Amino acid sequence: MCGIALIVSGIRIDTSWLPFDSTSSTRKTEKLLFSLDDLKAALRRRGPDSVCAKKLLLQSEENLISSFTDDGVSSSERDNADGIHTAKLHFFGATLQLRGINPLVQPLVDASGNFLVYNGEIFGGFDLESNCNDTEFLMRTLGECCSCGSCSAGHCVECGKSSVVGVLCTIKGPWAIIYWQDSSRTLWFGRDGFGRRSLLVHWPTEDDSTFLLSSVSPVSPVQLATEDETLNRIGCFGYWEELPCGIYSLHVDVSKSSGYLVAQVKMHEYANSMLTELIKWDRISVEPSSEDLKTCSHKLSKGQLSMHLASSESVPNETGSVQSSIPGPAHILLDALKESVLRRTSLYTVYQAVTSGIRQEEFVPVAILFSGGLDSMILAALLDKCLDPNYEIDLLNVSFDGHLAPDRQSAKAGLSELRRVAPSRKWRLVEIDADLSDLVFETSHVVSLINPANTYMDLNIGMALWLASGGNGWVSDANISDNDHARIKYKSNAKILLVGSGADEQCAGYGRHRTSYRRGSWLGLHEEMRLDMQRIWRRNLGRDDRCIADNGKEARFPFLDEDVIRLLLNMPLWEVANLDQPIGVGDKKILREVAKLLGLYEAAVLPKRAIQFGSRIARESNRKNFGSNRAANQASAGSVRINNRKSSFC
Ligand SMILES: NC(=O)C[C@H](N)C(=O)O
Repeated sequence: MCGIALIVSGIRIDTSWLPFDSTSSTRKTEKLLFSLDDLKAALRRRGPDSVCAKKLLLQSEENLISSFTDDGVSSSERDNADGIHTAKLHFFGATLQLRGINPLVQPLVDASGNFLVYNGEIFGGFDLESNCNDTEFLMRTLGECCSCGSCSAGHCVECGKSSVVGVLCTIKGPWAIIYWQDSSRTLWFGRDGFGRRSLLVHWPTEDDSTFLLSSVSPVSPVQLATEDETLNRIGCFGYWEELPCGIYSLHVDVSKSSGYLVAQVKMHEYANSMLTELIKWDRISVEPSSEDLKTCSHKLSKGQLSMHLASSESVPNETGSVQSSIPGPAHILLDALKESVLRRTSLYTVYQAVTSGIRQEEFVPVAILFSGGLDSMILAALLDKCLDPNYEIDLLNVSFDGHLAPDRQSAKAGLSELRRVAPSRKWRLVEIDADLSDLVFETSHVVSLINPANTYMDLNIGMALWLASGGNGWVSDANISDNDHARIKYKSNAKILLVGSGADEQCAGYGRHRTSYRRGSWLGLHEEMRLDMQRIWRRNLGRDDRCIADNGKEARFPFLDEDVIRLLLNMPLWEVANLDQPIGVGDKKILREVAKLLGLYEAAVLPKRAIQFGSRIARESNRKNFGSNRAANQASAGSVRINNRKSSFC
């Protein structure tokens, strides 16, 4: 994952056009809460391959704006002298390079003076060669876009060129971007429609005109030093917000009356009807008839069938003519998930494989955040089908209660099942054992990573993800035996991590889905699931991205692939889940069928367990911060804000 940021000063920015409240916490100061070195350090952890910053200066002179890159000699900055006003756009880019064959340093600046910092992956929408770096591709493609500033569709009606909005909406895959289009004097920024990459914003206010964007909230090392200072820092919550998913522009102009540089932030509609449909997340078939429930899994709509037939392999029969067997919904989903895993792991050359000098037999390109539960087992079995058979696969499992944690036990059982279904693959279960009381500094660090999320539940999940993705643990010593006592230290170097996010939201895996079904039947369930999908960026993905990326790793979410989302949404809800059936059967019903198709019969019946409970971090944190599990439950510990209590981790 990369780290990107931008600091804008010297422009009077009007945010009143935004369709949501953009009043960041007001502080009567123009001073940043952190140094630029703090910012760079936080970004570097996300993008360790290269870190660079570039400054763009804009100057107003009689209704004209001139721009130039600051080369460190800023003699030409003459703010307010002779009615000249100067604005600064300070771009930061730290790159975790996973694609291409030549090294890449962000920010990219092209010959036309356009600037780009980008944290994302193009998995579809454009045809990219397997050796092509997607950041470079995007820079070229954006450089060819129309700059008239008034085209709101995918293409400009005047010149026929693609618009910036059009290009961004075409990307299939996760992205967060900051792009300066010099010819139109417009800053573009945004995140993909599901928020699969973090981007935080500090909107300018009347008292604090600075406008900031950053993948992560920086922390100055001194702030970590003492209890009071840590609490102070927690008091800074509210400075950053998750940028609501979307595409924004900020066109810079010179005010006729004052001569100041001014700009309005606008949010743009996605110029892609498929994407708009997905984001609306409307399902056609929500309520089954009793007949539907009887024939469930046998009927497919024409649309689903044609979508599948287009992508599935046709099998010649004995007479040589080509036939397609009619697949059930689970088969279709299985194919789509496999495609999704393939795009995320095997279609594009992994950059480090070419350059980093790691011996090929030691190179592990992909790991899985692994609890041994239904979602991670499906990902593991599919990865086995997509990845070169020579590569080992690391299964990263975190426990705060040694071998007793439920997730550790299911991980071991899962490993045995995977060895059964894929015996020739080398699977490596990485046991990451943690003790919360030893992790004082680390906890403090994760508090800053989850910002602006700020509850104990966020912290527990963030901690578990941060440690798991760090990959620092123990593996069984194959030379001795496969038992608990013969373990050796091991650190996973895989840069790509498959994560099961999005499976519970789309397939009714959460306990609250049962509550909404009880209360509101199928429609109630549908509404709850839609709510989950529409707020996943705010509640989960930004936080998870920041905690995982801090280890210099990139999370990839096969269940949140556009084609997978579309397929699941096109299915009747009763094919996806049936909450009249018991736990472990009707929740995520379709994924359980997928698991069976993959031969994963034990995983197919496992109940859902959230990472904070499965790893037992919630229990440890409850004891530590609330005295006991019981006291924590009484206080609804998960939703308590960290800054509402004097934290004992400080
Ligand atoms: N800019 C980035 O997010 C990294 C780029 N997608 C790469 O793999 O190299």
